[in-house]
Amino acid sequence: MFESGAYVADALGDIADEQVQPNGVDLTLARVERQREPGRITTEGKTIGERTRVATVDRDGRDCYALDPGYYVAGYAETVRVPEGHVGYVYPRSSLMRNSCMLHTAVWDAGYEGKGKGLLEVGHPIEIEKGARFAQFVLADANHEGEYDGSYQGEGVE
Ligand SMILES: O=c1ccn([C@H]2C[C@H](O)[C@@H](COP(=O)(O)OP(=O)(O)OP(=O)(O)O)O2)c(=O)[nH]1
Repeated sequence: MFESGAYVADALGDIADEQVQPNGVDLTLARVERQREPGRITTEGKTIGERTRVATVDRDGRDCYALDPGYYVAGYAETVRVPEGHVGYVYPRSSLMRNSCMLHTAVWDAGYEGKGKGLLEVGHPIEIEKGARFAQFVLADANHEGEYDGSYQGEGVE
C-alpha cells in the first residue's frame, strides 16, 4: 500500500503545503549537472564520473536552467528520509513528461537519508526554474532486512 501525501510530508519534514499531493510530495530542483568523464561499475565497487554544474540563466527575473536535449544529473532540494517499513520511489511530474522530458530513478531504500539525484532526460529544449517542482516522491509499505548504510547515506546533508 502507498502512503498518503500527508504521511510522506511528515516523514520528510519541512515541506511546503503546495508540495503536498494526494499520494506523495513534490520535489524541487536544486541543481543540474552534466557528466564529463566515464564512470565505472565493477564486481567490487563503483566510481562516479566527474560532473560539471550547469549554470542558470535569468528569464524575466527567474533563475532558470535552459536545457538542450541530452542527459543531466538533477539534484533534489529536499532531504528525503525513508522510514522503517517503507520503500520510496520518485516519478517525474507529469508536466515534465508532457514537455517531452523524463526523470529516470532507482529504488530509495528504507533508512536512507539525503539529498538524492535523478537522471533528467531532455527530449525537447525546456526551461526549469531553480526551486520549481519537477518530481514526486512516494512511499510504499515494504518488508526489508536491515536498512540502507551505503556510500550515499547522508549525501548533501549538512
Ligand atoms: O533515483 C534514486 C534512487 C535512489 N537514490 C538514493 C536512495 C537510495 O537508498 C540510495 C542508494 O541507491 P542504490 O542502493 O540503488 O545505490 P547503489 O549504486 O547500489 O550504491 P550503494 O552500493 O552505496 O548502495 O540512493 C537516489 O538518490 N536516486
